Amino acid sequence: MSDSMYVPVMLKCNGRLCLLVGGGAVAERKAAALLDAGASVHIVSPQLKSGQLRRLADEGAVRWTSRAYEPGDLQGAFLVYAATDDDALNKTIALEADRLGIWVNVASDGEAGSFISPAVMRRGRLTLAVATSGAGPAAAVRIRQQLEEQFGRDYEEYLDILYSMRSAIKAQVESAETRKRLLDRLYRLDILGDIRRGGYESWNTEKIKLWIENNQEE
Ligand SMILES: C[C@@]1(CC(=O)O)C2=NC(=C\c3[nH]c(c(CCC(=O)O)c3CC(=O)O)Cc3[nH]c(c(CC(=O)O)c3CCC(=O)O)/C=C3\N/C(=C\2)[C@@H](CCC(=O)O)[C@]3(C)CC(=O)O)/[C@H]1CCC(=O)O
Ligand SMILES: NC(=O)c1ccc[n+]([C@@H]2O[C@H](COP(=O)([O-])OP(=O)(O)OC[C@H]3O[C@@H](n4cnc5c(N)ncnc54)[C@H](O)[C@@H]3O)[C@@H](O)[C@H]2O)c1
Repeated sequence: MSDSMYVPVMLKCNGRLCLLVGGGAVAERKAAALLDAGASVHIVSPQLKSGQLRRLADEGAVRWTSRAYEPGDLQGAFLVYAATDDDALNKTIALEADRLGIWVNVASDGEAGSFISPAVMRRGRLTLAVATSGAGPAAAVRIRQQLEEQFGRDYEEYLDILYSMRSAIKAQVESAETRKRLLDRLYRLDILGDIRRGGYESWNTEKIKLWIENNQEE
């Protein structure tokens, strides 16, 4: 067991209340990630130093409480980010969150929180997340940039196709054994290669249904 060993998870934050304490550059980055995921974002900070956060607050995309943090502000939150420039306050928020069983991220001292944010790259349904467990976020950024070159836009279409096919298999086939056989065959199709060669013709519901019917036998 190690202090630097984190368990990676993918959290569904859609519609959930996430609290950001602080309104600077770090809060701006975390807010963008939360809003992309459909979270309901509440910011407590006397000032919004980030212009982007001021715009979001003006538009009503985030709720802003314009004052210093007070104990109890994190009641009801699913996640909390302690992102002020007051290191001692960030740690106090982390202790309070721990007491309430709320996951907390500490921007000024990652190890004081219960989760850290990785550098993220997305291609539609594909998410690649890189974390260095606090060794060097800038290194995580560089690795993310390398992955961006390696994993192109074609993965977006590829995963949408896989999603439709796998959903249809789950809905149409009752036997777990047959489902497994179909999924094995599905993953062996060179859909990604076809997309890259420009030779992929999208499958409609009828074609997917037929493929499922014709590929059930051993
Ligand atoms: C990946 C990313 C995600 C995100 O924030 O969304 C992220 N930091 C990013 C950028 C970045 N942060 C810093 C620099 C300056 C260079 C440098 O210091 O190295 C750069 C580079 C830049 O700006 O390009 C400074 C910094 N960061 C932390 C501390 C305090 C400490 O060391 O504990 C200090 C020193 C502050 C000071 O000195 O005052 C702490 C954390 N930063 C983390 C994540 C977590 C660890 C993740 C991991 O280990 O991989 C952790 C522990 C907590 C957390 O924030 O979750 C995002 C890139 C997003 C992207 O572009 O993809
Ligand atoms: N995790 C990271 O990726 C990362 C990157 C750079 C810096 N940092 C650390 O994170 C901290 C924040 O960085 P930043 O660039 O966003 O700072 P910043 O100075 O731009 O913003 C700090 C914000 O905290 C607010 N604040 C201050 N006291 C508060 C209080 N009592 N209650 C609520 N809000 C309060 C300020 O009004 C301001 O909006 C830095 O001190 C640094 O240690 C972390």
